[in-house]
Amino acid sequence: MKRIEVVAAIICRNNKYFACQRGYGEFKDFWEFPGGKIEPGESREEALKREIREELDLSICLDSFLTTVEYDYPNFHLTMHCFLCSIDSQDPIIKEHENARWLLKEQLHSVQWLPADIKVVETLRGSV
Ligand SMILES: Nc1nc2c([nH]c(=O)n2[C@@H]2O[C@H](COP(=O)(O)OP(=O)(O)OP(=O)(O)O)[C@@H](O)[C@H]2O)c(=O)[nH]1
Repeated sequence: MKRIEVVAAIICRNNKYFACQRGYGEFKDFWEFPGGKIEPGESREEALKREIREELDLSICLDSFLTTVEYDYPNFHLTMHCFLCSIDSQDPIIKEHENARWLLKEQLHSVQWLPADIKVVETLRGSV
């Protein structure tokens, strides 16, 4: 099966986490953490900083590693490395998603996450 390796940023500010809604594709309207595929030659940190710059016009600080999720989608196997990240006073500018929200930990269940993210949300709720 095809494998893809992705990095995702769990951006936290004022006890809220930044969730983004996909605007296209098979999982249009589902929610995810911003991020994307690691390109050849990139470190995880470089890939995540690049993706967040592209998607949200934002510079992030990777504070700590949260978890790596392995998930079998019908067409590929996903390995997703998730990092807790912070930002300064800049606000994200949504460039590629159709919507985004800051969610308190207890609000994380109020949106429909991509299937692979359900475990990440559980880890986040239990860990922070
Ligand atoms: N960024 C991100 N991707 C996730 C999450 N959960 C999850 O299953 N994925 C999957 O991991 C892949 C991420 O790659 P991407 O963001 O570059 O995806 P994409 O479909 O826009 O790729 P494309 O631009 O090459 O078409 C997608 O298949 C996406 O469905 C998540 O929380 N964040």
